[in-house]
Amino acid sequence: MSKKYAIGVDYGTQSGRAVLVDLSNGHEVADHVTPYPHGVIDEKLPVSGIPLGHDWALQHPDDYLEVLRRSVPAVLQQSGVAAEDVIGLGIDFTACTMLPVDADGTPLCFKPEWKDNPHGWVKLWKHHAAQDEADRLNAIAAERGEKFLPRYGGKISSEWMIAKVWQILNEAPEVYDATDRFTEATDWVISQLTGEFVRNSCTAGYKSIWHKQEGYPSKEFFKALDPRLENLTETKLRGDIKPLGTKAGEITPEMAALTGLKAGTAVAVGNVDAHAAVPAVGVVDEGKLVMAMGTSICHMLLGTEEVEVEGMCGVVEDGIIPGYKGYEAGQSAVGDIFEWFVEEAVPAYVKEAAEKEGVGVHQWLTERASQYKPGQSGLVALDWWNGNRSVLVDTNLTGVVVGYTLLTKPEEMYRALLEATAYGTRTIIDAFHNNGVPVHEVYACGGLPQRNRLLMQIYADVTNREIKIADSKQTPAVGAAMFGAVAAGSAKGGYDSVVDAAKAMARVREETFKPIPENVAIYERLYQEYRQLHDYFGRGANDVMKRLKALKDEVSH
Ligand SMILES: Nc1ncnc2c1ncn2[C@@H]1O[C@H](COP(=O)(O)OP(=O)(O)O)[C@@H](O)[C@H]1O
Ligand SMILES: O=C(CO)[C@@H](O)[C@@H](O)COP(=O)(O)O
Repeated sequence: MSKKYAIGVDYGTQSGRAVLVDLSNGHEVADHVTPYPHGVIDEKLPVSGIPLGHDWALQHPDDYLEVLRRSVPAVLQQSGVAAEDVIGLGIDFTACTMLPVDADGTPLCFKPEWKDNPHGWVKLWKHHAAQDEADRLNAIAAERGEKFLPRYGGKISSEWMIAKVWQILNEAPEVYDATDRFTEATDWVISQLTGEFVRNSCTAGYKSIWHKQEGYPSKEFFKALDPRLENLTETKLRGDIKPLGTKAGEITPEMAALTGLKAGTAVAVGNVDAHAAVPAVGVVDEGKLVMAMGTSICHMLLGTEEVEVEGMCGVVEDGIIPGYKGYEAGQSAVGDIFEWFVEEAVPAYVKEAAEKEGVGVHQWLTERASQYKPGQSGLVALDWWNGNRSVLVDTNLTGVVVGYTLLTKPEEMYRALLEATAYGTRTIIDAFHNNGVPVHEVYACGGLPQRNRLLMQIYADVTNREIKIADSKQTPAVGAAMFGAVAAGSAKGGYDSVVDAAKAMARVREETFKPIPENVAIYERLYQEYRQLHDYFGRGANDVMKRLKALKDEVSH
């Protein structure tokens, strides 16, 4: 049999990328990135210019097809690999990134009658305007003693499916009525590739409150939210839910013409970016936490028991690797905070100096921040620029920096932000480790470990754990390709399980980041300061952030 390959397509927040992977060793033969032409839509709708409210974040579904149109042919061409040797395709996506579609699977925003209604568009994972719905959902679920709540760390996030659907119903009932199904974007793209609509167990489990044994929450629960939602799960959330590692279908002739792949190529069920990354770093059993570090961080961990951990995003059976309970937690902004600083808060002299030296502003700041010892800036920050996903599950929390003086330098502020995100990760690791889901090893993948060594050293020091780094720039895409190979199966030159695929294809670098004892000692003290601020601002002692946000909304309308 000739050498076989699979393609993984990773749909990130700002771009999508295809990677063509050699199935014998996981080697990335070719990759290609397509920036989304419409990016993140958070101020106004394209064309009509209709303004969006605070905390909105939308996307354009055609941007996802554009990635298939551009990046898949590009990797075939770059690699010179024949389409018949590409036996499988898998995708991974941000989540919960959801959209309303009609009975033909057409996104409502593609239709003239809905294109000017913001609720007809894709709601990106970081659309945070459904917090009121999430708060009400959590209060009602707690009051009713719903069994599902502990599986989601005690709170359902406003980033997830039910809060977003309910927001649509409340603010645009006409869009709700016109929707045949609400779908995760990952499932929608798979339906476009295969002509068949299937949901995947990963997003259903983590984002739509679905359980392998118990299914969705009861009709009574949905009725208690809103009588109009009573039949939601059997109507607009209907559809077969297939486990990860199964085949969704095959590339249609139309998609073959669009992508250059062979019609009939196996396509895996949809997956989530962070979850797909786990087997790609070789993690297929317990005790090993994987951080997918980019715009945000997702923390992924496997266990054998269903244990309650405060503020985790969820525990889902087979949600990451078949046979294990998959745990997820996360931070809603990490790289996004650094980007905010670079874009919005650095003085002109920094930008000029970086330009003069021919380096990026991140690199300029990082080089200078590296010259400081832990504690030397006198700063400590809370990493809540985009709310707090874990462990507080509250998108209404905002950022804080303590310790500014007239002498504070931009590089010190930048370092304080890097450190703040590490403290956020430490809080999550402690929550798992101290509550029966041990964390013995830490792995990192995603854009940040490739770009910022200081950041990774700070994470090793703050968590007091050695960190192994993925030997791939596109780890989720490699994981998605592994699932594509499993969808094809060993008879076609792929694999029969993702564990087999990981054995042959997963790679981490030899070099690791090890904690430096003197840094660990200082960071332990700083972390205690962080925790005091965290609990003070985050657990109700002082709700100033929420009052300011409410005032901002009041005076803005
Ligand atoms: N040198 C750097 N140090 C720290 N963060 C960086 C650096 N360069 C880029 N970033 C951040 O990386 C993030 C993008 O990460 P990436 O993994 O590529 O994207 P995504 O999470 O969308 O897949 C951006 O938020 C950007 O601010
Ligand atoms: O929330 C999840 C996965 O559950 C992510 O898709 C979301 O944080 C976005 O990830 P990125 O930071 O764009 O890699």
